[in-house]
Amino acid sequence: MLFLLWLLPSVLAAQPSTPDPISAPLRVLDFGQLNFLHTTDTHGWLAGHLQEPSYSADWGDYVSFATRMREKAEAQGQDLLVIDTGDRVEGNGLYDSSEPKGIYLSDIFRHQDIDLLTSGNHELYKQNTSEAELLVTVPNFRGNYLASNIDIIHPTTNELVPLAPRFKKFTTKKQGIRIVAFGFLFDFNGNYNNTVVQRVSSTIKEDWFQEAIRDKEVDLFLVIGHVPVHSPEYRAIFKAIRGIRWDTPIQFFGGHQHVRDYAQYDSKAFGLASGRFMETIGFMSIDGLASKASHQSAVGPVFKRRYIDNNLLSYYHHTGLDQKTFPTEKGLNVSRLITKARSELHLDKVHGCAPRDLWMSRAKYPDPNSIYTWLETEVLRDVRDESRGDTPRLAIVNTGAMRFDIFKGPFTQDSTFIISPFTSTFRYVKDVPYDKAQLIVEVLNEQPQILSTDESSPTTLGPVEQLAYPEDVIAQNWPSPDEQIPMSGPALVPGYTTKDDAGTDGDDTIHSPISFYRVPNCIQTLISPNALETPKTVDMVYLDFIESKVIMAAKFAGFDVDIAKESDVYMPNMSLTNLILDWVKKNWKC
Ligand SMILES: O=c1ccn([C@@H]2O[C@H](COP(=O)(O)O)[C@@H](O)[C@H]2O)c(=O)[nH]1
Ligand SMILES: [Zn+2]
Ligand SMILES: [Zn+2]
Repeated sequence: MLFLLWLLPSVLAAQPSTPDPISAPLRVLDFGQLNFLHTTDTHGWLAGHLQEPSYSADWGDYVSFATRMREKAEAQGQDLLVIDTGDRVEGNGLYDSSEPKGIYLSDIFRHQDIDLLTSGNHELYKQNTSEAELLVTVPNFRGNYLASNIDIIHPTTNELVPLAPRFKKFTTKKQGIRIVAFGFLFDFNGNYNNTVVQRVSSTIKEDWFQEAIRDKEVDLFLVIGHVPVHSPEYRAIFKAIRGIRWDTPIQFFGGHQHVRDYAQYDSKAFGLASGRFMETIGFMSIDGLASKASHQSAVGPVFKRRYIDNNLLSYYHHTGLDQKTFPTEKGLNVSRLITKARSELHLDKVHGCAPRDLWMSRAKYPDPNSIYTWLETEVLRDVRDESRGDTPRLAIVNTGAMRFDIFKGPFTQDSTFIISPFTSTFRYVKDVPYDKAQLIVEVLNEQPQILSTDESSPTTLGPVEQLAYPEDVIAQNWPSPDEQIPMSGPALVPGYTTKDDAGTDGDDTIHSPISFYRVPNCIQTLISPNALETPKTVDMVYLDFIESKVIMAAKFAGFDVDIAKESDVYMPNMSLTNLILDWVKKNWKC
């Protein structure tokens, strides 16, 4: 059933730069015995999207939403569980702009009543981030944080300990559904050396896991993880559980690819991935589970999924409430906390004004509207190290270092971290024959544009970085314009039009489709005093985050220099984030 809501400008006018919203037809949520709300890859976007009305609800609104949804489920004698599958950090001023990073964010995040959560790869890139998980987030969510395959060196005892419990068994409040839950991270190997990520394939051979899946008093296995739902890791977990429990329903929640996705493993096993950056709240319901309350055994359970656009009008619609009845006191307080934090962090401070929108994948590359073309032709021209003077240099940047589009208008302190939050700095190798440097870039760009081996396989070259939209997901989730759902009435708002294993009716809001284009793994800029001549040799400059990939690509390209030994710091302490910020301050006057 569809409902047509007229988005009232007043509802979304809370954010200063929010454009006037237009109409949005909405699908309903079908509740079941057991219901879930799911976030993943929020990357610090707890203030929501200030420039996009479709995703403008903040964490406080989500706190109210979860409360109201729980009330609604429980009033119907049903249960609701709230899940988060990691990558909560890095990617927004609310996290990256504080010193130390994250002090405001963790204090906001903890107010959501989360039943199960786990770690992403971003929680593990740096020692202090994973230690904050161990010392702050795990205790904040006592007993609900799961880490089936992550260990950490405890900063005080120096002992290697599980980051959190490996699994958990519990019974739901209303229906008495007995659940065994796990919390996994994909086969990640880019973590700092204070943590150990055990490969999923070996974790599932461990005694504790084998015992847990042999428990006969289980109505549902719940696997949450920072793992793509279509991935070898989840396939392996599914096979391991199914091998022992041929009939028990299994619900997976995943993430990491920043896409809306839904996987069907068999008729009783499904997986939901709920996008990125607080754009999407995933909803799942399961009906027909064995349960104490209904004294029933499982009867062909029915699984249903929805991707909720994160805005107040979706929230009102799904709870049947309105501007007055929807907010909870706690939710409003969390929104106030966010406003206060943003103000203390000066996130609205304007550094310059973008003359046009610059897109990561909504524009072709190369193109004047592509953020990568802008980087190549303008920003990277400022790559210069004093000590190397005007020595010709080839600057190589992984496209994954860019995280979000730039919208025409004010470029703020928040935008600085939204578009590229990483502290990774530049390194270089001198006297690289120009043709070899070109070959190295070619090799880097020839790597398969998939994610499964990203940062996960030390033995193969693997892709330089993940694409924002990996190829298999593009094929699966991006309907062509002719798959658009025909609607009469007002024009649809452009947005997600997801195609997944259950079809094309997953999005709560019916949007018109947006075109996305592929980008290479790496972009490059040659900076040379003599623009007309190709230099014989260059300083090959790259972000240290991709050094291991550059080393392997150099071997493939037949460049016979020990890069690990010969490379050195270029532009000391200069991150891509700061390079961009300096460029914006100089070039984008308001
Ligand atoms: O220092 C860094 C860290 C990460 N990246 C890029 O991010 C992705 C991983 O991000 P997810 O949110 O986990 O998908 C990684 O593949 C790199 O592309 C980076 O560039 N620099
Ligand atoms: Zn992520
Ligand atoms: Zn991730």
